[in-house]
Amino acid sequence: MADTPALASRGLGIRFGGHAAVDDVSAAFEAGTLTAIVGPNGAGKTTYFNLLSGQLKASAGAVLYKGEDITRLSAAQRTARGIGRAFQLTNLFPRLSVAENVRLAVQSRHRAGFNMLALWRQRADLIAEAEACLEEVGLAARRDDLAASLPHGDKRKLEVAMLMALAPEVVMFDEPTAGMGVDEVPVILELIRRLKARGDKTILLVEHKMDVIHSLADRIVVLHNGRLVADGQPAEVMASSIVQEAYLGVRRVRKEAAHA
Ligand SMILES: Nc1ncnc2c1ncn2[C@@H]1O[C@H](COP(=O)(O)OP(=O)(O)OP(=O)(O)O)[C@@H](O)[C@H]1O
Repeated sequence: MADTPALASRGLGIRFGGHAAVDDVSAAFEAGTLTAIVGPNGAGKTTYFNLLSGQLKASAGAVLYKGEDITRLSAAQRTARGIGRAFQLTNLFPRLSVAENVRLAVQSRHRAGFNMLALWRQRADLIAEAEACLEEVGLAARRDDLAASLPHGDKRKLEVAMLMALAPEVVMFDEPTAGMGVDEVPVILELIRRLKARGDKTILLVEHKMDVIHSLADRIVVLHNGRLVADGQPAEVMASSIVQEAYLGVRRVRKEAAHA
């Protein structure tokens, strides 16, 4: 019998008024793989992520985590189960230091309560865990800086450190390089690459940049008008006529070239 996927959607959908933003999407994400979710603007990628992570409630279908139906769980409950979502900068505490932010995330995972000072003096293991997360993202040297004072790229690294502190099994990145400077992009990609290399995370990535997708993805799922239109190995999916037409607009470009 095949392994139960880490995360799956079955006939998942949501309607906004009369518009089906995500429509009958079934897909399974195997543990230890990185899947890129692609599609044109408005295809439903972010909405699909919101349905998986619980930010939105589905109008139809189900979300399964390790085979268990979690459709009715809140976003917080899903996070506690092991579904982590990166880059919602609202998660940072701007007036706390970099280290304190990560310690809070470690603490929340251990459900250690809020008596922070008493706890932290006794819990060298938790401090070590937080330090390891900071080391992992290359922020150890900035541990005492206020989160608010970090440049944008470092804030994202801090978010990854906090996400790691929660030790999720599924990690979702929604356009991780959007709005980043050219020098920050490789840093974030390297973080994702290292996360993938650990082999124990199931990573979902919404991304527009083709080079990023090619270098990271084991698999590509294509959404178009809310529907899943292709799902498979990157080379096979990118070569399919539906993707060439719907996503890359190759046919149109070729036609334009012919008329030039
Ligand atoms: N809260 C909402 N209320 C009404 N319509 C919405 C809402 N959220 C998304 N939509 C619509 O659902 C569709 C899918 O949007 P979504 O943001 O998921 O697309 P996307 O593939 O992530 O696009 P992009 O690549 O531009 O981020 C769009 O037509 C959008 O206008």
